[in-house]
Amino acid sequence: MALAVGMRVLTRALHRPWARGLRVAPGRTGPAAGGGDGVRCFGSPRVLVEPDPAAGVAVVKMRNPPVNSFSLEFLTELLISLEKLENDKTFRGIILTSDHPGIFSAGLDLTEMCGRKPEHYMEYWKAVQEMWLRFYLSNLVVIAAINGVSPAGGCLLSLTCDYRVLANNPKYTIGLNETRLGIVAPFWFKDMMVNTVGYRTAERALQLGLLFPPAEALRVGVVDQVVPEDQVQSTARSVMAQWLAIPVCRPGVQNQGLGRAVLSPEALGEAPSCLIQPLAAPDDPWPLDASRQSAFPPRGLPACLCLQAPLFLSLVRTLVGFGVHPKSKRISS
Ligand SMILES: CC/C=C\C/C=C\C/C=C\C=C\CC(=O)SCCNC(=O)CCNC(=O)[C@H](O)C(C)(C)COP(=O)(O)OP(=O)(O)OC[C@H]1O[C@@H](n2cnc3c(N)ncnc32)[C@H](O)[C@@H]1OP(=O)(O)O
Repeated sequence: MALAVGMRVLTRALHRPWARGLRVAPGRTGPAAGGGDGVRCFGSPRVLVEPDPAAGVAVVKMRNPPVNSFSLEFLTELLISLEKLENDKTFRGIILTSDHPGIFSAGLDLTEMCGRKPEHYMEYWKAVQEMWLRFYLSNLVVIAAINGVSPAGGCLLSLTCDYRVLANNPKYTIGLNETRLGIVAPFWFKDMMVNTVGYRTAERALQLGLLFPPAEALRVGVVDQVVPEDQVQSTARSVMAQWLAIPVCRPGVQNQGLGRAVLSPEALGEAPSCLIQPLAAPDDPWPLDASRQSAFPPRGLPACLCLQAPLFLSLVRTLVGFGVHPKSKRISS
């Protein structure tokens, strides 16, 4: 299904550039997550924050209908909310969830990735990287309450969290399915998966673009807990309490070196400029070898990405995942 939808979105984006406008969700106020009096929700059109100051926790709800895809506007708002919470010493943890049960997030907004100018790709890609880095390196404890399907970038976002609770609904699959769309997951997506489920499981999952239903997701370890749908939020809160009982939980982990396991210069900002390098530049330190050339165009590569072959190929060269040539010694990060 993800494949069909991906193709449909990409094709439509090419033919309906005018349809890329902002989707503004209505604002909303309400009681605090903890039910306390006088504490109001805040946030932005696409991100609702329900603070529970007494517990030191805020529930951050993604609400970018219809599928919480990562549009540039949504990423910007999400990052602003995170920053606000990080700068407010009241909060030590956030629970990341969807305001629209059924869909945690459909991942990157496919309409942001085709039919645009190179500058837009750079801006967009930078925002995606920043989202990943900021969540991964946050000094807040982040628990994902995954209350819906979570492919690709949606899965990546949950992998940045300290703990993942998934609702037990067979429709709520999770995984890095990029290869099914004919695109290759960037190496840092891949590394997050390797760190979470181990090399062999990640290798197979990325090559086949597997989306795991809850029982499988738990078995391979891509999520930490599967609970009945109506207990996802309460479980996330219990887990959070456990984490917050430790005085230095998240900074402590980073001090032990675990929190920076997949960081590299590319991840820290070099990638956007690499994205628009011409293909096979004379000084290319890493020319396409025969095996990699033969991988293009991958079967099922969306037409709009084919049209942008130079960009796409240099992207693939830069953002290496398992999909191109899994056994190559060059694949490292
Ligand atoms: C700058 C960088 C340039 C190039 C980068 C190139 C390579 C980078 C490498 C890889 C990175 C990949 C990370 C990703 O995250 S790619 C995105 C992958 N996402 C998916 O595969 C999910 C696709 N969607 C679905 O499977 C389903 O929509 C669903 C299961 C999430 C929900 O199903 P529903 O039946 O409830 O809803 P639908 O009717 O399918 O969809 C409703 C609506 O939403 C549109 N839509 C769905 N997904 C996306 C999306 N990811 N981006 C934008 N829009 C999306 C869908 O078309 C429908 O629109 P309409 O209502 O018909 O208008």
